[in-house]
Amino acid sequence: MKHLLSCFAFAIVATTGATQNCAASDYKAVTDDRLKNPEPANWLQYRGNYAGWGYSPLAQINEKNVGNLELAWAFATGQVEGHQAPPIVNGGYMFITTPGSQLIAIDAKTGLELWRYKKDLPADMMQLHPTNRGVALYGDKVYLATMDSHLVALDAKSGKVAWIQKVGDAKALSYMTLAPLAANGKIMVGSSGGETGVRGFVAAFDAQSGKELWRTFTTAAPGEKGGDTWPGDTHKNGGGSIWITGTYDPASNLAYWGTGNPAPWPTEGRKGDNLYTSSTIALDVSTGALKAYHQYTPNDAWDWDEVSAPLLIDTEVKGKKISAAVHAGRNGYLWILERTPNKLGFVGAWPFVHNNVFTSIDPKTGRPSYDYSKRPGMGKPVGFCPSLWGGKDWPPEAWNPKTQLFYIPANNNLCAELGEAEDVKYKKGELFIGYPIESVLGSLRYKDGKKPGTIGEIQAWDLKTGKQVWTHKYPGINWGPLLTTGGNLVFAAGTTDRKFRALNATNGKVLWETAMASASTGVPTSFEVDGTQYIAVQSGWGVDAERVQNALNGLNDTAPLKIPQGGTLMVYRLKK
Ligand SMILES: O=C(O)c1cc(C(=O)O)c2c(n1)C(=O)C(=O)c1cc(C(=O)O)[nH]c1-2
Ligand SMILES: [Ca+2]
Repeated sequence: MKHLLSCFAFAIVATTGATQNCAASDYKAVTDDRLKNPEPANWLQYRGNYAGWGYSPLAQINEKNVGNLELAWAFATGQVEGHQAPPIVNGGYMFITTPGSQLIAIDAKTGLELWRYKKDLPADMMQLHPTNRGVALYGDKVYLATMDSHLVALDAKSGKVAWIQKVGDAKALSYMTLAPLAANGKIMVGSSGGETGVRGFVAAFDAQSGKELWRTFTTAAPGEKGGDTWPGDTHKNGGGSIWITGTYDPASNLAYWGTGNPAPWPTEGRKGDNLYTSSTIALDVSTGALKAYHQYTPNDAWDWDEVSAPLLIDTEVKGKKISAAVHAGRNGYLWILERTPNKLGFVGAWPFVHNNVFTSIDPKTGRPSYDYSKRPGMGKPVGFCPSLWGGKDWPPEAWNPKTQLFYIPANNNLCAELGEAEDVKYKKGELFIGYPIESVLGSLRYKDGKKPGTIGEIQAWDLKTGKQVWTHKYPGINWGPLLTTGGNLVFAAGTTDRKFRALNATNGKVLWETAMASASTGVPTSFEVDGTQYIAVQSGWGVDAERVQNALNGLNDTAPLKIPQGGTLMVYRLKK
């Protein structure tokens, strides 16, 4: 009935000039096969494929004609704050999410709204990171992880709720911002809460019924492997949250997830490595069993969440062919690990921004040694680089199998100074950071104390040699997730001038740029409908990109930048 109604609505629109009628009426079920071998025309999951590449093979838009891109249509979401979700496309159906846990289904060709779901949220809920990073598609359903820690399954065609499952305790400020991961009949999610003392986990739910199948915590309890890296009960509120979608290797049935910072930030009360925080973990999707891990920053004191899941890439590194897990760390190093069924073996690490905390990296294990004078905590104010927000925060990297280059959205020349830590005690529903929030937000510093010529960068790396091939630099910050395509292009927003750009993927030259409705930290995607390739991205400035820019405004003696607020989905195609 709902479907008939929406066709009827389209028919009325058609008489007023819009061409779309019921083109979006067939919904093709999203099978495991389709997720494993995604058709180039669709963008079925967070990064386009299970390996996390952020790569579209489509090449109708390419380095020769990208200068002819124009807006096909735009769509105002009616929401403010950070619009980070990728437009996910299956046939004529597009799905976006917005801050405030709204899910909107849109006709991918015309931009007409098909249906909208709004999760009822507790009115008094503190949303520390007001964003949502998108949906998972599986079967005939679409899945949303909400700010109040519920997983919602809806019929993709009608928007009718199939089931809602409680995942975490919203009263304890467990909140979800990630796009779920769908594989093998399961929908997997994790919760944010590294700054509110939530014990991190990945949980899997039956895609059909919503029944919880397993839950694996990211902080090890006494008696478990790694349990001796936490004193007493500290693992119980130890953070290690999961707030970015994992990657998945169907051959081994392992999902790779990045874990967040340990809580609270000062290390004095949690001596030890604090496994498995600030790590990549490999979980068996059937059982949730932890099969392998690599910890990037043991006993992290810097809020260097390593939540971006590693990209799964078969490549040659240092003359040897390996199945690699590649991760550009918040700690400012590019990490290459070798994936085997029971191990994530260290292969190499290279700094991609200035880091003055690590004094060396063990060539066998990859374990960093620290300059402890750069470790904040009890006692005196401490400065360190990169800043709390790292060399790269959450905006995802990309891999292009044609150029064989690995792309990183980075911020260089930014450092931080944290004052003396507080002796914080865990209290349910309160911040559990260890520093007053004002001192966190005011911690940003320029490297060497003066405004640098450039901060944001897009870097292209050759994994075979561990060398940077090109770098495109911006005067201000870069908070732009990357899309790379078969047309030899890299697409990225992320700068405060509201620009969305296309760069030549081989040499980094900017080939096209346009100003959007707001500045954007959206994840761009590409898809094709009726023979036309589109590039889609949400604009809508907010969350930590905005906070970092506000902190820079405080350091600069120039007038603060004014960035218009409000979410708008922007969709581009070549001029006809
Ligand atoms: O520890 C956590 O649970 C957690 C969650 C989130 C989030 O869910 O977005 C962020 C962070 N930490 C964080 O440290 C951070 O820098 C950050 C930036 C953003 C953003 O959306 O721009 N979210 C988050
Ligand atoms: Ca964090």
